[in-house]
Amino acid sequence: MDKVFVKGLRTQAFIGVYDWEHEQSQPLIFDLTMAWDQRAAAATDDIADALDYDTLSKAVIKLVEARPRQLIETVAEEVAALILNEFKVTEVTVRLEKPEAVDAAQTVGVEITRSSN
Ligand SMILES: Nc1nc2c(c(=O)[nH]1)N=C([C@H](O)[C@@H](O)CO)CN2
Repeated sequence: MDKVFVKGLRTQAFIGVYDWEHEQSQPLIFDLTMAWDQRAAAATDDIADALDYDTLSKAVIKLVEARPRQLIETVAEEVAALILNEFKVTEVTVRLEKPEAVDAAQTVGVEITRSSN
C-alpha cells in the first residue's frame, strides 16, 4: 500500500505523571505514517483526492495541545483514532517522542500501529 507520512511534527503539550509536568509544557514530536492509495490523486491532480498532510498535521497539533494528559500512550492512541476516524485512513503508525523526559536519554517514546474495523 502507498504511504503518506509526516515526520518530526512538533507539538507543545502538558504531558506527564509528575507535578512539574502539569505546570510546564514540553515538546512531543510525532512521526505519522498513513496507508493511502495515491492513484486517484495522481490521476486527477486534485487535493480533494489526496490525504492532505497539512490539514492532518494541524488537526493533530490541535488535539495534542487541547488538554493535559498523564501518559504518552494515551496521546498516541488518541492521535491514531483521530486519523482513522476523521481522515478515512485504514491504517496508521504513530511514533511519538518525548525528548525532554529522561535526562540521560536522547529521547524516549512509543510507536503504535492501528487499523480501522
Ligand atoms: N511508558 C511510560 N512511562 C513513563 C511515562 C509515560 O508516559 N509512559 N511518563 C513518565 C513521566 O511523565 C516522565 O516522562 C517524566 O520524565 C515516566 N514513565
